[in-house]
Amino acid sequence: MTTATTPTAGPAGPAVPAAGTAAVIEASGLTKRYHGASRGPVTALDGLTLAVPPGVIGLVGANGAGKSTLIKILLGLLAPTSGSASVLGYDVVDQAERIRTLVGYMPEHDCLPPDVTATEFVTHMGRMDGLPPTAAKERAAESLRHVGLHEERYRLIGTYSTGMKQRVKLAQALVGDPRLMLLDEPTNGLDPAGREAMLDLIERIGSEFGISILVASHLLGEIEQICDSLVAIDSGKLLRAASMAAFTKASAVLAVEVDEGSAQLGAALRAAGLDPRRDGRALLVKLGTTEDESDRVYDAIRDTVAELGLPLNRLERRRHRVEELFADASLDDEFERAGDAGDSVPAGPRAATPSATPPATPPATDPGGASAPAPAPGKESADDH
Ligand SMILES: Nc1ncnc2c1ncn2[C@@H]1O[C@H](COP(=O)(O)OP(=O)(O)OP(=O)(O)O)[C@@H](O)[C@H]1O
Repeated sequence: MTTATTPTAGPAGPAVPAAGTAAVIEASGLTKRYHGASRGPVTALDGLTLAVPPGVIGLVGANGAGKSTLIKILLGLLAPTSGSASVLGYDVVDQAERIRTLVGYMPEHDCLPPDVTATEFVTHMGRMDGLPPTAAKERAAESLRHVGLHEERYRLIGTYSTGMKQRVKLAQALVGDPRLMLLDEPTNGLDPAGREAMLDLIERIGSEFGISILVASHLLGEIEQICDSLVAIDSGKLLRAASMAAFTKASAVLAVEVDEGSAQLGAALRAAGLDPRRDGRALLVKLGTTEDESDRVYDAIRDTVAELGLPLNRLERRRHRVEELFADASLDDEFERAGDAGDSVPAGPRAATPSATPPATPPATDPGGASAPAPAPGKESADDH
């Protein structure tokens, strides 16, 4: 995977790539309003300001959040209502043709001719990208090999499975040797194995060819596995843009877990002046606001566990989770809501506290929408902010 540099961003503020890194995509106050006959005006993008660093970038948001609209504007296929945007330094309105020679696009919806072979189609798309005939043929063969369709390349596309069709769409986006690829819901219609394979392929293209790739998806749990950074939008507004490391950075809450004696530990920590909360098998303890205070919290926990002779299983800082982005609570709020450690109430799912502000529309965490995505492991780096 290419190493992303961090866009610096506040919770809803503009994202700015780290010093010395050119953004591959920039937008300033980008707004798009559709004037549909039946629904009246729809604001699909609402003042989007961001700068996207190179690497594999997830564009995540629920259905209707504005992802496809943004991609079409970036390709110059749609004109913004107001604001501006550039791709690889080229303006999306004035230099759209130049952009399209540098960018590979995989559309969301099926758009493949059924009665030609994959080789014919991808070669044709190479010609459309300006390649001479022989080069287009060679590049088509290479692209189809990269996406795993080498053996099947002379079959009519109409006889392909959904997974194979998605791969043809990816191959035609790759054929022109792009500097950036825009992939709109590339795992649409695929079964779990097909989705995994497609994500592996995208990750490999990013790392082996050093191509930046923007992957739009409503499945947060899916694309966070392969992305260096994420741009999250909701109802056309930027929720946050940041590196994965920044999304999953350590919180100011410690999780303490002992194999037995958890209630005893909770009482002792309280007696030591801390305010432990229960969260499943763990006790959550807030760190201090200064390093000294935090050191004292660590020391108090260590000493208490030692004095009680309890088997310590885990003592670590909780990490933020990417899906918190779409929730109405931060990890700190979660701490406030966690059960008192002295409660006799068994730990388990907690009742949600009503919130003054409604949460953003969350994208599904997985295709079934059931499981929460795990934090991206080992992603913290100097670009955290
Ligand atoms: N041509 C159009 N005319 C009117 N409204 C549109 C048009 N295209 C999109 N919209 C509306 O704009 C909003 C954003 O749509 P968009 O397709 O960009 O979202 P999306 O995040 O890509 O969602 P999905 O993943 O479902 O495609 C939606 O409310 C959609 O209904």
